[in-house]
Amino acid sequence: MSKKYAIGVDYGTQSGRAVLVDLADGTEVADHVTPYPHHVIDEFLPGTGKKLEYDWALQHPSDYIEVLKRSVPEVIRESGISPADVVGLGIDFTACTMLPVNEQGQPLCLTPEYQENPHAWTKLWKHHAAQDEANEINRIAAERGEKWLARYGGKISSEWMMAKVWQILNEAPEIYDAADQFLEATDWVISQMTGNIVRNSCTAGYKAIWHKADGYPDKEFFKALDPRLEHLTDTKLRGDIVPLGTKAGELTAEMAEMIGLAAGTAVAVGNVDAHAAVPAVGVVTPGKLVMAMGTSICHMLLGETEREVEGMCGVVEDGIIPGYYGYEAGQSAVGDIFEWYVEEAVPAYAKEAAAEAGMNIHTWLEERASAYKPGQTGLLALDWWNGNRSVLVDTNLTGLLLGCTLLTKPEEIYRTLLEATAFGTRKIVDAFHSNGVAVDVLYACGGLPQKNRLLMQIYADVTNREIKVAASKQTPALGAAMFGAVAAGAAKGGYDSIVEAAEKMARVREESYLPIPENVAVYEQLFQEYSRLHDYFGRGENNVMKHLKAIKEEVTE
Ligand SMILES: Nc1ncnc2c1ncn2[C@@H]1O[C@H](COP(=O)(O)OP(=O)(O)O)[C@@H](O)[C@H]1O
Ligand SMILES: O=C(CO)[C@@H](O)[C@@H](O)COP(=O)(O)O
Repeated sequence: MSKKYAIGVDYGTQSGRAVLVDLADGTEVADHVTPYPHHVIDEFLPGTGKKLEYDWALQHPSDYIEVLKRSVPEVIRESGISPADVVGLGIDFTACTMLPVNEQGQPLCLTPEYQENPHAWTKLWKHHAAQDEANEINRIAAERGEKWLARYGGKISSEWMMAKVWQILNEAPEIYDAADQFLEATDWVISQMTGNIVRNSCTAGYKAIWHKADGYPDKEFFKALDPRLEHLTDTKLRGDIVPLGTKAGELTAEMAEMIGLAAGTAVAVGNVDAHAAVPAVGVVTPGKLVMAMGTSICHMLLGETEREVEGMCGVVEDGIIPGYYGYEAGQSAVGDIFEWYVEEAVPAYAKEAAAEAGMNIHTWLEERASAYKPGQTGLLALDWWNGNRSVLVDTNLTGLLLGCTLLTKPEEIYRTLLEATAFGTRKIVDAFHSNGVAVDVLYACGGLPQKNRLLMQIYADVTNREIKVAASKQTPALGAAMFGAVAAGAAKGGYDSIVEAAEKMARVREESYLPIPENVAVYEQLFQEYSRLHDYFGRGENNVMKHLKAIKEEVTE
């Protein structure tokens, strides 16, 4: 039998990437990235020039198809293999990235009637303009004693499905009415590949308050939110919800022709980027926290039992690996904070020096920041440039930098921002560990571990734990390909379970980051200071961040 392959497509915030993987051992034979032609839409609506409101973040659904059209043929060409030897396809996506579609499954934003309405577009995971709705969901759920609230750390995020759907209903009831269904973008792309709308249990569980045994919250809850939402889950969120690795269908002839693969190729149900990464680093048992480190961080962990953990994004049975409770937590901005700093605040002299040295500005700052010992900058920051996802679950919190003097250097600020994000992760590790969901070792994947060694050492020191790093540069895409192989099944050259696929295909690098005891001791002190600031500004004692935001909104109107 000839060698068999699977393709995984990872849909990130700014681009999509396809990876062609050898099913025998997980070797990544070829990969190709397609930046989204319309980028993240957060200022003006395409084709209209209409200004978007504050905290909006949209995407163009045609960009997702563009990724398939450009990147899949490219990995086939680069590898030189026969398309017939690709037995399975899987995708992973940012989430909750959602869109309204009509009866034909067409995004409303692509119809002439609705294209000028911002609410018809795909709302990206980091669309934060549904915070009012999220606050109401949380208030009403707490008042009613909804038992599912504990599964989401006590709070539902404005990033998730119900808050986004309700925002559409509140601000554009005509779009709500016109929507036949609201879909996660991951499920929509799969529907374009197979002709079938199939909802996956991962996004339903983590992002849409669905439970394997209990289903969605009951109608009374939705009615209490807004009588118009009473039948939401039977109507616009209708449909079977199936486990990860399930075959959603087969590639249609039309899509196969468009992307250069064989019609009939098995396609797995949609998945989430961070969740797909877990088996791809070989994690199929508890105690190992996987961090998908990029623009944001998602923290993924398996447990034997269902526990309540403050501020976690969710716990879903079989949500990551069958047979375990999958826990998720996260930080809404990490790489994005470093990007903000280098783009908006680094002085020109630093950029010129980096350019003269032929270095990327991040690398230049990292090199200089590495010369400092922990604590030597005298600075401390709160990493809330894009709100706080865990453990406070509050998108209205903002960033803070403390301790600047006239001598503060850009590399010191850069180091402080790296440290602040590590303290944010430490909060999450502590929340799990102290609530009975063990965290013994960390696994890192995503763009950041490849880019910044100082960052990784700081994370090891701040959490006082070993960090293993994924061997793959495209871990979620590798995971998506593994789920594609499971959708194909062993009889077709794939695998019958994700655990088997992980045994054969997953890898981490030999070298890991180990905590350095003297750094651990200093960071322990700094973390205590961080925790004091965290609670002071984040738990209501001083709401200055929210007051500033409110004043800003008032004067901007
Ligand atoms: N050397 C670096 N050190 C730290 N952060 C970096 C470096 N280079 C780029 N970044 C940040 O990495 C992020 C992109 O991460 P990546 O994993 O590639 O993307 P995504 O999250 O979209 O999958 C950007 O926010 C960027 O600012
Ligand atoms: O929220 C999730 C997963 O639950 C992510 O999709 C979201 O943070 C975006 O991740 P990236 O920063 O694009 O890696």
